[in-house]
Amino acid sequence: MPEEQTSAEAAEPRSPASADTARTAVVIPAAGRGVRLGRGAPKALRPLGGIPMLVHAVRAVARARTVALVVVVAPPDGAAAVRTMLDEHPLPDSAGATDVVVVTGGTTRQESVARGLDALTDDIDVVLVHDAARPLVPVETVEAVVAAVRDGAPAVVPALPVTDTVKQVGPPADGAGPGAPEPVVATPERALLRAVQTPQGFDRATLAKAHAQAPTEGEGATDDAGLVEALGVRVVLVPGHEEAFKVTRPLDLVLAEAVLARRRATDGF
Ligand SMILES: Nc1ccn([C@@H]2O[C@H](COP(=O)(O)OP(=O)(O)OP(=O)(O)O)[C@@H](O)[C@H]2O)c(=O)n1
Ligand SMILES: C[C@](O)(CO)[C@H](O)COP(=O)(O)O
Repeated sequence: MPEEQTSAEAAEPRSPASADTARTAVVIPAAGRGVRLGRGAPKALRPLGGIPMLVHAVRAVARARTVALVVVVAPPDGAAAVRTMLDEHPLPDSAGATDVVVVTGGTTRQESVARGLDALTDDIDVVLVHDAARPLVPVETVEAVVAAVRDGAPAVVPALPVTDTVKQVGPPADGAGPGAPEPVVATPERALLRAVQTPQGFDRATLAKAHAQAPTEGEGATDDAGLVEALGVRVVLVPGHEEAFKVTRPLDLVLAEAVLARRRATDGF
């Protein structure tokens, strides 16, 4: 059964790790409500191929042989349900000796990630942050991010070229309601744009400093790399994968079911 740690326990100082016990952890923010997905359970708890989306995400990262710890950041009112579902869907043998810890999240993704970081053991030196909403990320993408961080990059983000032309819009006209025409102010050069995914990988100290210095008002940062960029730290992109898409709206769930069905037909899992 995954341990649950209180925030006090998670904050307790722990014995420093020796260099040869340095390990990789993945924090999985899974505390969102899934408003854009429509009415229902919190998004991470919704079924995908008959298995909770969160379980797919945990398995996807735990398959990476270097991942030693997974910290699941559960909805505040869903921690018990998350622990139960993780018990009911144990990691495959291929996950090796991966530890799983469940903590409770906050009102923003940024706060949830920060709470996940608080649960890391001192022997963790590389941290990935992976959205539970990206349940089908291939293990190769996870391992490529870990490898790039371990090769010395302080911050590594998987990304894909943008396939739609993107427009920057200006502020809405006074009194404009939802759906009102928006003024276009720029069309960024598409060849210089990338759509970023997760898992985003970091040197632990860099990510901890970024969260410690991040403003906490409002909705918070939409991704962790943005917080690291604010430190002036170089962030590099590595190739993402189209199957690492985020399940946000109902049609994304249809696509995810189709991708999973194709995998089960061809790969048997
Ligand atoms: N307070 C929050 C908000 C989001 N997340 C997590 O961050 C990831 C990306 O967020 P998103 O896709 O926006 O999920 P939701 O916030 O649930 O979606 P919505 O904005 O439609 O409610 C998800 O795995 C979500 O569970 C989180 O842990 N804590
Ligand atoms: C972190 C992320 O998945 C990178 O594309 C994205 O920013 C999450 O956005 P969300 O609105 O929290 O889903």
